[in-house]
Amino acid sequence: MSDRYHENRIDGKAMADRLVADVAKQVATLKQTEHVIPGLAVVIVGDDPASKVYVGNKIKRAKEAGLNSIKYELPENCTQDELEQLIERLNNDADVHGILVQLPLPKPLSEARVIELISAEKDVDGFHPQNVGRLVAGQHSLVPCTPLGCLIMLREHFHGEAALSGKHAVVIGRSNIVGKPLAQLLLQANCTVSIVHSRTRDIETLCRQADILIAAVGRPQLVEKNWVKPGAVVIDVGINAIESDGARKLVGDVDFASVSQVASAITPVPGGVGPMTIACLMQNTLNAARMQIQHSDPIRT
Ligand SMILES: Nc1nc2c(c(=O)[nH]1)N[C@@H](CN(C=O)c1ccc(C(=O)N[C@@H](CCC(=O)O)C(=O)O)cc1)CN2
Ligand SMILES: [Mg+2]
Repeated sequence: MSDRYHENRIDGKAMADRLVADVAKQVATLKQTEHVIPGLAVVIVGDDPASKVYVGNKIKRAKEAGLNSIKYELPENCTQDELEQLIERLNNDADVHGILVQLPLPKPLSEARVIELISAEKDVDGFHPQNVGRLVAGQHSLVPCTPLGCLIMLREHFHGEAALSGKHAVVIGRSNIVGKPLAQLLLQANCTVSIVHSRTRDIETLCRQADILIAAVGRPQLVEKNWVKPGAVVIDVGINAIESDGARKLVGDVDFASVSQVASAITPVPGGVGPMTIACLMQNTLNAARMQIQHSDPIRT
């Protein structure tokens, strides 16, 4: 590991620890003032090993944040009706303020139908069409955790959102979970935003124009040094398991070793955006609980 690595690395784990500690303080205050403990229901269907790790981490972090969390495990062969009945029950449970269904769901379950069924005010993943619409309209909403985590990291790095104004942000990837909502958040932060994707012509030239480059495509180490303008800030959302020297390891969508030589700051994988995704879920659960207590507009961080 070179010194350079330490110089420009954005530590997502440390930021996530601080965010969870802050949520824990706010949860304690809510408990004292409103006598409510925010409740988070985490639903997992099947045995996907990665999903199990993520769900385990969500439950662990919820405990640290002082939330009540309950894990619901459904078998791989559960029916759409069984899953939907569980969601209906959680929608009607006043002690549950946040509901999430871990994705991807096993085939042939419909993710779209399940997401739409979750009550929008309990949709702590921010995937419900109502929350997506509110985000695009610039209204307060529950915002998807990974994009929110990226924005918080950028805000902290630049010492406030004002410094993002006028910067050219290039988002690689157009998924509903990351690329599209992140582009909206950056637009609201007054960035000039480009989204590039698999059909984009001369993607490298566009990426090289970015002041802020965000990779969210799920292609291991796609982004190399020559894609990055010297001094750019690089956020790596990818989490890809690869074989290297006979061992399994996790890498991002960015070739960290080469890109860290030119970027002014870069998030590592692991230990970058991933931990912030889970910390933001805690923040969203607190926000959802507040919203349900106040019966007012959703609150956004
Ligand atoms: N319902 C949802 N499903 C999925 C989401 C989501 O936000 N909501 N996002 C991803 C998975 N995900 C959270 O659910 C997630 C993935 C990875 C991490 C993380 O912290 N990764 C670590 C490495 C973990 C490892 O060792 O395997 C890291 O990057 O440091 C957090 C959350 C898809 N599904
Ligand atoms: Mg999320």
